[in-house]
Amino acid sequence: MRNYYWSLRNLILFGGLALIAMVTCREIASIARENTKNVDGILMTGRDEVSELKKRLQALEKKAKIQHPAVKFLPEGKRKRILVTGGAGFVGSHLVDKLMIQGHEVIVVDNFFTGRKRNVEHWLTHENFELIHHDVVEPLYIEVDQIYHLACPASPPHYMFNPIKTIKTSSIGTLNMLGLAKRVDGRLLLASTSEIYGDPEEHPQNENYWGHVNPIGPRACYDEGKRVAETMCYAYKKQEGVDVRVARIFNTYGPRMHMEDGRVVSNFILQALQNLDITIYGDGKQTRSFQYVDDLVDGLIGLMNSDITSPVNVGNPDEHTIEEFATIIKDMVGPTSSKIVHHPATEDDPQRRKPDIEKAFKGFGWRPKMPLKEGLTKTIEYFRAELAQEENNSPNIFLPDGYSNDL
Ligand SMILES: O=C(O)[C@H]1O[C@H](OP(=O)(O)OP(=O)(O)OC[C@H]2O[C@@H](n3ccc(=O)[nH]c3=O)[C@H](O)[C@@H]2O)[C@H](O)[C@@H](O)[C@@H]1O
Repeated sequence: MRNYYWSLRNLILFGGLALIAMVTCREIASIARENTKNVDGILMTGRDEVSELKKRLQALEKKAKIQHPAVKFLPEGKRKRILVTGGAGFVGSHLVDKLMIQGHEVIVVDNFFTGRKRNVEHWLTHENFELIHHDVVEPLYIEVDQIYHLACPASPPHYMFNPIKTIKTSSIGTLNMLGLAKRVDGRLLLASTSEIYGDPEEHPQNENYWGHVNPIGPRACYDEGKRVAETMCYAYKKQEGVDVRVARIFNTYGPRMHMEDGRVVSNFILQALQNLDITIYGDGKQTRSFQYVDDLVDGLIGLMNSDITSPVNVGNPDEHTIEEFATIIKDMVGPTSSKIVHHPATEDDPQRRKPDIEKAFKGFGWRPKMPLKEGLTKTIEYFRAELAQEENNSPNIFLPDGYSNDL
């Protein structure tokens, strides 16, 4: 009897256990099924998020690619590390475009007095490009092969705004860059100017002409500053063996000129576009010869890579009076109610200017190519877009020729 009760008790016990095991298993299976569903759900959501992120990344990559115009690949032996001081300015940024497209590594140094970041923004994230916010009046320690030393305000209202700073930039700035060229055993090209000829008594101006400069006039901070900068180049060449090039740049115009540049081309175009008076200083009989910025850039690169160590004029000999120039621009801008008016002449304004460019042609085969009207058309379009940008707040990024503006 006792055994019978034991067996019955065990049977009930095992049965209970089996029941508990069965219920537990079903519970576990159902939890597992639920979890699998959840995991699948999480995976599905995760996959959606990943694919969404991938799409956004691709869009960003695409955008980043558009922002860099295509550059040539140069092998180590041919690729140079090139410093452009004033590289965010009007001329500097066009030079940077060309050097980058050629495949070099370019370092821009600018204090942004007249330069603007947007002039080089299409290169900002490129691996061959670097932008340094720095004033050349302070020393700079970097490793480079070539230095294009352009840093200095060049428009008369800008360089007269703070004459002491202009003198420091031309003198101490050039001294610092020559010191750098000496330390790294590199080549330096100085952006000098036709202003070193002053109000010239010889016409056209040949590189052998010594000039006619008022050393205490309002322009002296710039023209004497650049004259001493040239002197420094040849002192460093003679005493320290520094490899120098000196470009005497004549009047230059083109896209990316500052809206407040104050030089004649940008003034006349902006005045005509806005139906404002076109302001001739003096009688308008003074002459200038204007080159398009792309021609200048070709000349600078040609000179840098030539063997000519003495100064070379880089300009377009196509000479016009300022009066003629006002009419040309007024007609080209199209319907405008602007009137040509005369203001008092500026002090020490050079009366005639035209470069003799035989030396550049014989030395490295350079001649300007851009006809005045074509260059002016491009410049007028640029300023028209700048004015429109102010109105509708859309970007007006001037990219090198052949590249899209739809960033
Ligand atoms: O490119 C050059 O060789 C040099 O000459 C220019 O100086 P400047 O020729 O006086 O340049 P602008 O200010 O453009 O003046 C050109 C002529 O137009 C006149 N002008 C200028 C502006 C204006 O609104 N109206 C006007 O009649 C000036 O009086 C001057 O006779 C710049 O100062 C320098 O950057 C440059 O190195």
